[in-house]
Amino acid sequence: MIELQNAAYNYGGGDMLSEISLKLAPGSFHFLTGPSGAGKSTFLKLCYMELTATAGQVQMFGKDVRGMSRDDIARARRRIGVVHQDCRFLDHLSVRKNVALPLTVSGHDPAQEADNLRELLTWVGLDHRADALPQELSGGERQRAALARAIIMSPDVILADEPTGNVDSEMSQRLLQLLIELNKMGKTVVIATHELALIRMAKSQVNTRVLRIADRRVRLAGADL
Ligand SMILES: Nc1ncnc2c1ncn2[C@@H]1O[C@H](COP(=O)(O)OP(=O)(O)OP(=O)(O)O)[C@@H](O)[C@H]1O
Repeated sequence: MIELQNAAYNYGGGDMLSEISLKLAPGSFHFLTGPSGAGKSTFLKLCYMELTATAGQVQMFGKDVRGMSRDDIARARRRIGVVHQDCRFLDHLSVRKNVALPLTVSGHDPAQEADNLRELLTWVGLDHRADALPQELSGGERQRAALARAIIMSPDVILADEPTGNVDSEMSQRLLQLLIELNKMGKTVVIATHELALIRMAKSQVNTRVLRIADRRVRLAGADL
């Protein structure tokens, strides 16, 4: 799915990440952990091609990112759903319209997808909030709306950057359950998080691998988590 070979990234002041070699296999479930500022978001940005590695190789779905045309990149991005750390919405649009935005942007008629949209909002527990405006949502509702928007195009890979950052532990568990369900449907999932409790909870339900970023490297964490 996504493969990095000796990849590095630097923002201009020396390598932020270096010598990263790993594969995110189809259907795998990874956590990405490490101290604040270690480079978790940077790593995810390499995985969804917002950033291009400054050294080494990144392959997406079997193709080297550097050799990809704009169309190839757009196609590959459609296969990746991203839940951003600061999940932003268009404030003047309802939750339903915000969640449907990727459909609208890619030329689909959201009216034709009304049933899917309703089903998705029900699945994340927001059917009763579909007409609300984003600023009327609680933190946990915002995160679930962001997750719904990330998966509306039915991506193969879901990258979630601190999806439980601003919510209580009950809501964290609920979000985690949604991500586990997606993984059970065959989606590849990567979650950046500081919450070890979340990782432990997932480990009891799915086969997870924990990646830890420290000293610019991404390594597989030990089994002691
Ligand atoms: N656009 C940028 N230009 C320069 N430096 C940046 C840029 N974006 C991030 N950085 C720096 O790169 C480092 C890694 O940032 P990143 O956001 O990837 O870390 P993180 O592990 O996700 O942190 P957190 O857990 O706090 O979200 C930080 O020191 C950050 O200040």
